[in-house]
Amino acid sequence: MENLLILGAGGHGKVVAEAAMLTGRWDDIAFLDNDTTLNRVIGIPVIGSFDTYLDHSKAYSSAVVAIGNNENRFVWLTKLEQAGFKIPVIIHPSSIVSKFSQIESGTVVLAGAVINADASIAKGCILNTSSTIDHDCVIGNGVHVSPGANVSGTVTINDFSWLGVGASIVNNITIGSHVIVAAGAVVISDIPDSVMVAGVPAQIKQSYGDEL
Ligand SMILES: CC(=O)SCCNC(=O)CCNC(=O)[C@H](O)C(C)(C)COP(=O)(O)OP(=O)(O)OC[C@H]1O[C@@H](n2cnc3c(N)ncnc32)[C@H](O)[C@@H]1OP(=O)(O)O
Repeated sequence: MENLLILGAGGHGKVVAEAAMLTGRWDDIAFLDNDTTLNRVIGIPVIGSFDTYLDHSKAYSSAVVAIGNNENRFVWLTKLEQAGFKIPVIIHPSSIVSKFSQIESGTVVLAGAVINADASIAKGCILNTSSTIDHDCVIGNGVHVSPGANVSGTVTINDFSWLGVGASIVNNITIGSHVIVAAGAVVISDIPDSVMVAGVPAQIKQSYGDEL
């Protein structure tokens, strides 16, 4: 058995940690977090701040990042990878993942999520509680699909986009990079990069230009 370091002991971190425990794959799990007041979270020790990650590379061969912000999560995932940590995929045992799908390192698939055949999920994504990714979807790096969001077949979602809770995406469309799809939105047409869309049907509410 191997040991697992989880960067981030907040709400998302504890959900990721529980999923990891339930896999039975790791016998020692620890958190790093920048909140120095944290000692234990759901019984798991917090053994240092993020910057101490190199100090733990001998004791912990594997590491994942449990930070909600898509870009930060990816920055830390890259640092861990470059430091030689193994970056696993964590799949909650109560999710349903097609054996014909592909999932890259650092992605977490949480309880009740469904990933169907020929879906391809890149690095460092969050497929949150009861979200669905249907057949032939292509999901880029660092994407977060929030709880209960449904992505229909043959949808492309580019890097670092975030689907809010309960969002729905119809089939055969492309969502750009750094897009925010608001909670409950229904997306029925392609969405360009770096915008926030909301409503039914979803319309552009904000453009981020060079901010991102
Ligand atoms: C396990 C977990 O907890 S995972 C986390 C899950 N969390 C979520 O899914 C949260 C999703 N967040 C949202 O939907 C937010 O509303 C965001 C991020 C899209 C927008 O937040 P902000 O940038 O603060 O936007 P703001 O509140 O200023 O709204 C901007 C405009 O969009 C509209 N808007 C924002 N969200 C929505 C929405 N969900 N549906 C419809 N319209 C919306 C606002 O009414 C406003 O419209 P107006 O300009 O016509 O008045």
